[in-house]
Amino acid sequence: MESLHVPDVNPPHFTSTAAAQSRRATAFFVRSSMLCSSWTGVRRCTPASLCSRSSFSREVWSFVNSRSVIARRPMRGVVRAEMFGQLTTGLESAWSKLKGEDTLTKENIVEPMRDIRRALLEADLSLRPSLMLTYIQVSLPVVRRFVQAVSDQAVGTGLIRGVKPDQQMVKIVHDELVKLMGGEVSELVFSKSGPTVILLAGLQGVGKTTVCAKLAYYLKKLGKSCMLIAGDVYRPAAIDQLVILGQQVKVPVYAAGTDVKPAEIARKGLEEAKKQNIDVVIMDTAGRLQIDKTMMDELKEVKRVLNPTEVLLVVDAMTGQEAAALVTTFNLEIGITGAILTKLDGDSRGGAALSVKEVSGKPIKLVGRGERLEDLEPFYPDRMAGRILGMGDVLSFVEKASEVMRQEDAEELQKKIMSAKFDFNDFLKQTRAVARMGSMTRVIGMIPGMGKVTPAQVREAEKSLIVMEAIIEAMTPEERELPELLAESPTRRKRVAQDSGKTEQQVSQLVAQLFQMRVKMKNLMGMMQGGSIPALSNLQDALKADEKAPPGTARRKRRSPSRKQFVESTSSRPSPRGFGSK
Ligand SMILES: Nc1nc2c(ncn2[C@@H]2O[C@H](COP(=O)(O)OP(=O)(O)OP(=O)(O)O)[C@@H](O)[C@H]2O)c(=O)[nH]1
Repeated sequence: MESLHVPDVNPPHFTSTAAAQSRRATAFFVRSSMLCSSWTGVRRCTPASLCSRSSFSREVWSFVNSRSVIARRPMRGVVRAEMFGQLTTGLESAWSKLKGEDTLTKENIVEPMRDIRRALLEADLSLRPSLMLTYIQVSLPVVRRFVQAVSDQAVGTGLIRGVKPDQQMVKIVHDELVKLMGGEVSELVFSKSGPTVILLAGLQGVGKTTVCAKLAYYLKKLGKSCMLIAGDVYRPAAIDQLVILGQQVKVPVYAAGTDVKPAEIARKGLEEAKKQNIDVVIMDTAGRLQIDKTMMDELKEVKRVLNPTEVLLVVDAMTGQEAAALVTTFNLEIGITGAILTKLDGDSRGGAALSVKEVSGKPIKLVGRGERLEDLEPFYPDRMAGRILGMGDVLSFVEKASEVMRQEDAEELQKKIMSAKFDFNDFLKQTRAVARMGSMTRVIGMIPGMGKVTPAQVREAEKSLIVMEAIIEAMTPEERELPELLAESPTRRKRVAQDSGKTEQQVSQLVAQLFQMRVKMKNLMGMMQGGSIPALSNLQDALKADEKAPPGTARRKRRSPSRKQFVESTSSRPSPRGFGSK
């Protein structure tokens, strides 16, 4: 029964320099932001914030971030497509209660603090109201400590000049959220000699087997060779699942069937990995419906045999703050080094991400945000805090964009954007690249200000994308390259409409949209590259002024003087008003 499943070929490892990443991402970022805003019809893409974060370097980001945390307040009354939707909305109600106040006092923070407490508790409890014990033992103490820390700082800190009390509160909550979630990124530890061994544990169905493959995929990108060991002997399908996943990731899988004890499988698998000079060995183990003694004993035995570098508990984010209790129990029983939180793309309310470190003392090292192999990433407390507060996650966006876009494509796109020659082929390419980054909800959630769209708007956007693709596919290669042909010829538009099964108006709209995008993207790109920061109001005016009716359906708008002036002098814009302005 013992077998080693070796895949045919190894895919090349992905390497990219920071500079290349930045170039690719700049083009991609402008493009995706434009796409998202036009698809959803939501003008919350706050271009000033896009521009002010456009250099994509860590230094600039951290500088801007510290300011933007204060300067940008999430907007109210909008349902979020993001996982933290309810939590974010709850927190916003706290800021809104501080509007009009001149300073933060013990008295005026009482109400907002109550809102914050409620938002944090509801972040997970309304998901499983039956978990009263978890509520009393885990959630309440964590939330109490958090609220106390925020209150102490709110009344203890002097107001920063030019910063309103509600903005200052956002900043305090942001920093406390980062602290609560562990502060720094907790990197995976690699063994200095011999293979690094990662033992995965967890309850049934949390995503262990999937994580094995995702982790191998992730580590291969870091240049490590990997081997998987199939140790889930209670679910034969789990072995087959791992073998198939191993083939997909192109890593060998060691399996010995279901009749051998997991500890024995572990020992032999490790021997095999040593023989093959493998860098990282990842062991899958069986899950149970709940923690029981047999399971723990078996895990302890496997751990003893493997002497792993990392023991990671895979936890489902949907379990809310129960996750923190689980991590604590596993840590006490077998000793773990950290957790992997899966299904963060689901309908969880973020309770697990918030409390694991605080309750168990063990960090979340990685998070799973989808079912695809590439949907595993390091856990960044600061980025997560940004998402919770509705501020997007530019860095994750940049990284994802760099993965799906080739450098040459980015450079070509950049040139086309700058010369306003962006055509339907580029449109299609970009749309597909955005789709490869993950679900629309996820992509939108990463863009500052774009997290605030309703699920209905996301669905609408997805639908209109399908329509757009159908229309573009019905165009001739010439028409794709020269959209002017369509703009000038109603006969061509009619033919495209017929061939794509869409209406002429839809075709006209798409053509008009492409021309609008050319102007907008050129403006945004110019500013992002020039490094100048436009005044938000001017930029929004400019974007609005660009709107024109589809060809042949309405009169053209005249450019307003302010719009004209803006286009001509994009590189000499003043900085935004408010915090940080001179
Ligand atoms: N949406 C989403 N689904 C996930 C994620 N991770 C895993 N899944 C799904 O969760 C289901 C269970 O995953 P498995 O990897 O089989 O879970 P397991 O822990 O190995 O299950 P057992 O072997 O029964 O203990 C599968 O359908 C996965 O595709 C994630 O991050 N997001």
